[in-house]
Amino acid sequence: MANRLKSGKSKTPDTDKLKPEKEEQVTVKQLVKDERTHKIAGTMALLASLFLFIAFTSYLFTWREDQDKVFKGASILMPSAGVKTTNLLGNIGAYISHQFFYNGFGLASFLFCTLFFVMGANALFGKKIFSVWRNVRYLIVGVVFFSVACAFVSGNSQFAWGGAVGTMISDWLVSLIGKIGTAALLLVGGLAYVIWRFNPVFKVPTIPRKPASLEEAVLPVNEEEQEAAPKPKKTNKLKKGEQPSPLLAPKLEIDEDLLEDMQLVERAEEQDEPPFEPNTPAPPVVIPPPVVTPSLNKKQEKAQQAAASLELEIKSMPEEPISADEEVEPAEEEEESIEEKKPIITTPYEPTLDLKDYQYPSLELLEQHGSEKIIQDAAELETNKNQIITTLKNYDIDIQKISATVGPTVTLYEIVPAAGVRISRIKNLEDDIALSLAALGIRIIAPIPGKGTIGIEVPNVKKTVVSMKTLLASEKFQANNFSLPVAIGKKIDNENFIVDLTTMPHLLMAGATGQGKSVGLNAILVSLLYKKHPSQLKLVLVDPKKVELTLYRTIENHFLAKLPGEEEAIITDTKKVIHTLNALCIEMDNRYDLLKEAGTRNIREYNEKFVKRRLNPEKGHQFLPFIVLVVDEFADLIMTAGKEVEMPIARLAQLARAVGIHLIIATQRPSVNIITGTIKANFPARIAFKVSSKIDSRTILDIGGAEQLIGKGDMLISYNGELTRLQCAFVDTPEVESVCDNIGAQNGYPQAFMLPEYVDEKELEKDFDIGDRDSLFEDAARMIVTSQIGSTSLLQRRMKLGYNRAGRLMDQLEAAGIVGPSQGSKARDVLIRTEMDLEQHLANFNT
Ligand SMILES: Nc1ncnc2c1ncn2[C@@H]1O[C@H](COP(=O)(O)OP(=O)(O)OP(=O)(O)O)[C@@H](O)[C@H]1O
Repeated sequence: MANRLKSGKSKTPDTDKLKPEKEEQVTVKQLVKDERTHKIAGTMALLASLFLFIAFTSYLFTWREDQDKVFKGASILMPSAGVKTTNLLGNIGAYISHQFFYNGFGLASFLFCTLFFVMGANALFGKKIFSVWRNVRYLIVGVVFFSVACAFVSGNSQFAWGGAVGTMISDWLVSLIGKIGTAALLLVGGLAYVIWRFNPVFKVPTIPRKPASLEEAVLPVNEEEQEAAPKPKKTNKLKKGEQPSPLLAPKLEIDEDLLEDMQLVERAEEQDEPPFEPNTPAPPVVIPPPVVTPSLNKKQEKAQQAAASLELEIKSMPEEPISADEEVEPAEEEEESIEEKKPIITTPYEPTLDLKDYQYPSLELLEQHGSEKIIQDAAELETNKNQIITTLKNYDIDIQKISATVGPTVTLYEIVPAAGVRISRIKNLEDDIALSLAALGIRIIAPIPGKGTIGIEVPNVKKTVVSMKTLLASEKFQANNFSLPVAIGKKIDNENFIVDLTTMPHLLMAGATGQGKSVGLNAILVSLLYKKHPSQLKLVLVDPKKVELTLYRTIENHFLAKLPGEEEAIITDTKKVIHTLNALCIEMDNRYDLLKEAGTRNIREYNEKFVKRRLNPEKGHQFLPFIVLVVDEFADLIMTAGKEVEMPIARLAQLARAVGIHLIIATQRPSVNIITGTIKANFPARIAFKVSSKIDSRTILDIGGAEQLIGKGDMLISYNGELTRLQCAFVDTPEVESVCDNIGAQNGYPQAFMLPEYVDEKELEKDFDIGDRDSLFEDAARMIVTSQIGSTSLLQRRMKLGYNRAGRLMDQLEAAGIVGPSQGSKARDVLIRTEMDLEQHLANFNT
């Protein structure tokens, strides 16, 4: 909440006059807003709830004895009355219970205890644990319903089961619709209340049907079974010549009941039972995906698994379509015939079923760093204000009005200059004013865009740490439907700054060492981990410093992406960074191909179409997770690799947004040779922590100001063309560790998300000699022989290769006599018929 102080409107403000007015305003607000007031009120409400509960319960046993006495009315509460009741809470307890039960609602009065409890708990803990309004709704309906029902059922009992209100309504209903009518109405009302309040699930027992795919059938269905199931190995290579089995499930210990179910289903199928849904994109997790070659990509794995679920009458069918220029007739015909057999499924695809037991990290893992309450010192405000007024007066600048907004680290004093004072004059005097105010970290904004006022930001003596926990618990974070929500910090007016990374769409962060960059990166990553499921997000982490991002290694099998064959998912070596960036470019190109084939313009439309099952996974379509590339020390990379790093980053920044790839680049050295024009042009969203010079600030933000920041997460963000000062959310290393450990301890994918393979073209040129062939030569040969299709684009897609490398591989295969010469747009002839022949052929080469 902004706390504004407004002064009088006199042209030459008299500072003495301002004092009393301000202090009073702050005190009243403080009292209402003070968390201690809330806590005291909360405790009282909880006590009231307990008081009512005890009094009511006691009343159930003592009403007979006390009734005569309480009929005398409130006078029994007077000490002079000399009345002594037997209620556990004395005369007050007896009197209040009598009013609630006898004159009110009977047994339903107990529901009032819940209202006080809910209000008390919310106020005491300072957050919305329960919804008060929802409780009030339930209470009103519940009290009316139960009092009437109790009165109706109890008939003429002496005890006021339904109270005066319940009896009155019940009698009226009986006279209106008779006893049977009232009973029926109450029954329907009771059922409706239970449904409204608890929404129970009504299930009709179903006859077991074959699950959507065989994988679902063999996957452990509950947590215990999952624990019982052996963890899949990380990689799963096949021996030479061995047939790739689409189902590695036999490795799991299958629950016997489940097995029986499966057999039943299979038998049912033999008897022409209704077919199951074959084109369900099979969830690819928990069991390792079938691996044909080490570089086989995820797209193919999914397609294969889907095909496997058909029990492969279609064994020889290629999982991916051949590109238009190299169409192969038989494959298409076969595909059509399969399609005819498929029933259409309408249930939407749910990507999170990949890891259906995945639990999002809880807020308990994060810490509250001190009190979130903004500390405002009225005396400090007054002193600063007077100093601003006096300083401006020294430069002959009169002011009309001054108001203050107290933020977590700085206070913004907004000034309306007197009529006739030109803002440009104040702007020119910016440095002098800052010097006169002689405080570290003063920033002058002349004018504040869109307001016509002048802003002077002065650091607070006592600063408030903004805890990540508060931001993540906020309604704005919890309830938004952003694709990639990131909680960055709090604005000066204490509003939470939470944005969608996809709208940025890339982010450049700079700041001198020790000013909060790493904490900022962690804040962004932690917000993503709190909101995204592992199936929806993959992170590519580049950390040349080798220390900052290593915390995230525990979530490798959930959220990280890496190059095939790499040990470490967090990339620290410059050479590997170049490979990874180029692999991301290939991934981007592949995704564009998929988008094109699907007739969609961006990842959102594509995924929507996929979820609605309008894209066939057997044609290589798959649910596309967002990919976020984080580079922690960009300067190091540019210094060592220059253009080799800059070019793929610029290309990704220009094009990757539509396919769901977003970049976050951080640097300590925001100099022009690091943040070049090309990089800057493609990163409209930029964050500056404190930097050492105005020039650095201009390099990163195109404007000075970042050199005036006060460090410790004080930052400026340029987003959507606006410059905003924020206090970055603080998340400590142990917190990040416990979030990662919590995720890492859960069931994940068998391995990290595989990026496409990238081989340096320059290295390849050396390898062209047949005696020194490509490392994927044998895999490519096997793939071509198995599919009997000599197509370069097939190689490209199935092995996730760039066009040049696939072309060279094809030339090598031709030189090795495995495929025939190029035939223009048609696929090449495959000269070797069976895998056995191929193994022999390869063995001859190797000797
Ligand atoms: N948002 C914040 N709120 C409070 N304190 C912070 C915040 N951000 C950083 N700090 C303080 O500043 C210290 C340095 O922060 P951090 O490690 O993020 O700096 P850095 O810029 O990444 O430094 P380096 O570049 O040397 O790694 C932290 O240990 C913490 O004490």
